[in-house]
Amino acid sequence: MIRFDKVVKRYGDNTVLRELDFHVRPGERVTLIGPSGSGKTTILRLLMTLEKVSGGLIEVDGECLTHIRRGDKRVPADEKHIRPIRRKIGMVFQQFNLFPNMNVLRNITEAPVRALGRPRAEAEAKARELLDMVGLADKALEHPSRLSGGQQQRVAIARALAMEPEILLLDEVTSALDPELVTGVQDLLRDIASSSDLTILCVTHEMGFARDISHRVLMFDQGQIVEDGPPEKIFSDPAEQRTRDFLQAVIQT
Ligand SMILES: Nc1ncnc2c1ncn2[C@@H]1O[C@H](COP(=O)(O)OP(=O)(O)OP(=O)(O)O)[C@@H](O)[C@H]1O
Repeated sequence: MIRFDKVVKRYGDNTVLRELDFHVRPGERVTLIGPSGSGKTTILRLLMTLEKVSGGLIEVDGECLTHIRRGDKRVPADEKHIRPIRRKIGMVFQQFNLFPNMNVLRNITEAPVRALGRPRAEAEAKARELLDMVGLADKALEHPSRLSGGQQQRVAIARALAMEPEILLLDEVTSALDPELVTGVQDLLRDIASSSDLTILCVTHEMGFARDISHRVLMFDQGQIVEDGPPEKIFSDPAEQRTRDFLQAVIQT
């Protein structure tokens, strides 16, 4: 279970998230939609602890990710507290973020070996299974620069799964791809989603993909949730004018 409790995020005097409350149940797949700048990516970055909250707290499986108790006070959590919680979470980024100086196999095995202490042979066997699953069994020894964008994103997906996360965060994972490569990556993620019990939190501007992959869609505007419901309802019969306007604008682009 992920729980945001009155989360505030500010950058200087720009308040990006305003006392945001929501939760995601284990195994649930939730897509965040909304206009550019509404704070969707910020939510994923807070969960990865790439950013710190300005107010409120975040819990993962009942453990506070953002704070620890010291006496009767709550103080910001330190790295030692955060690490085991963050290990439950994997993220795939828009720009792949592969290590350019390592081959594909090494990209996938580095974190399991270093962070989880897996023996290298075991990590490599698992990486090869994952490469097979993402359709890149023959690319293990290539460097990322020799792969297409779609192939690099498949490696990034394999790399995230190699850490055996319970929660997978997907941040606009197809928006940096050439159009002809989008469907293949989306199909892969649909298969992963439907054949696993991963909790998925996804940010996307691809409404067809959002409809297919999600149990629930959250519509954001100006750092708040303006609509929350199943994809059939949000995409076919939204309750809010802001959602209708957003969907209309997305369809036209
Ligand atoms: N590191 C940062 N420093 C300052 N402002 C930031 C930073 N990161 C994000 N912001 C601001 O926070 C706001 C929300 O950004 P965020 O990326 O979360 O929006 P988004 O809904 O994901 O947008 P998009 O759909 O364009 O990706 C924007 O106004 C952005 O300029």
